[in-house]
Amino acid sequence: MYVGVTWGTRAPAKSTSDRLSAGGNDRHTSAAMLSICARHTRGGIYLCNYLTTQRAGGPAPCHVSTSQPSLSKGHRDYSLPNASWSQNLQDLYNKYQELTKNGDWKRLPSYNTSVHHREGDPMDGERENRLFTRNLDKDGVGLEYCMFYNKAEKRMVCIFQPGPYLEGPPGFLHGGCTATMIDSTAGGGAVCTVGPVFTANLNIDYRNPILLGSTAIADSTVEKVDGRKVYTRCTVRGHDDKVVYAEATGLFIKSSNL
Ligand SMILES: CCCCCCCCCCCCCCCC(=O)SCCNC(=O)CCNC(=O)[C@H](O)C(C)(C)COP(=O)(O)OP(=O)(O)OC[C@H]1O[C@@H](n2cnc3c(N)ncnc32)[C@H](O)[C@@H]1OP(=O)(O)O
Repeated sequence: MYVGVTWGTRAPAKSTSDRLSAGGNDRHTSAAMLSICARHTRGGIYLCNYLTTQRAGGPAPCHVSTSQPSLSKGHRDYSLPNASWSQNLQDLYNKYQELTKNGDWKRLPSYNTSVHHREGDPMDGERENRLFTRNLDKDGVGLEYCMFYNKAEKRMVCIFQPGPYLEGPPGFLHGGCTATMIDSTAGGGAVCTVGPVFTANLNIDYRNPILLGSTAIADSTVEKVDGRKVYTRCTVRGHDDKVVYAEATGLFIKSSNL
């Protein structure tokens, strides 16, 4: 399976995110993000690669390619920093980017559509479908995130910043969105380990609420592969590891239908 690429050396946007995180306090970022977002609206549909899967019957394990299949079409890689990123998110990104240098970790590119980016599928023009986690046109109002995969550890880390459009309890992230990030991170780790999967079971203990605009890390490991069944464990914690937001286990089933 082709997974993605690690191209993209665009310099991190600093100025706005620095302003956003002035004082280094994520708690003040969500309100600021609203105004920032108004200035960074991006219209149009980005037709991009995100997750590519192999056809039924193909071998399972994926690899991270260093080719650049989508650049020629101008597809945007959403895993790269933008002006809505807080300093904490940017710092975590820099930290994991540094870890990619010895090859143990790979940054996964992220696009806003998925299906027609299976390797071998024709790039058949614009589609209305969008990846659930990338369905908003404004930077910062939804999910800002970037995933890094460590093959040896079968571990997927997703650094993320939930924006103001994801509110559940006043000021805090909706639990369904936390579940989405757990599902995507653990599912992504499962995909990178065995190939295409469906989520079969997800159990989540919510420990602490996540403030909108804050920076968090979902950290998932594949604990066991038993035939088609992939067992994962995921923890969501704050950017500085001081608070645990959620703990989860997930069962993913390898599928030949994706
Ligand atoms: C490329 C990398 C880049 C990454 C970049 C970022 C990542 C980007 C995101 C991508 C990561 C995806 C993240 C979103 C993932 C979704 O959102 S998936 C959508 C939500 N899930 C679904 O819709 C699945 C719905 N369920 C189904 O389709 C089917 O029930 C399933 C899960 C495919 C299983 O059906 P099946 O293939 O017929 O398998 P079945 O024979 O029933 O069960 C197989 C085995 O699993 C067991 N099992 C099945 N279900 C369960 C269960 N709920 N509990 C316990 N055991 C179970 C069975 O007992 C059986 O065990 P054994 O008898 O073999 O011991």
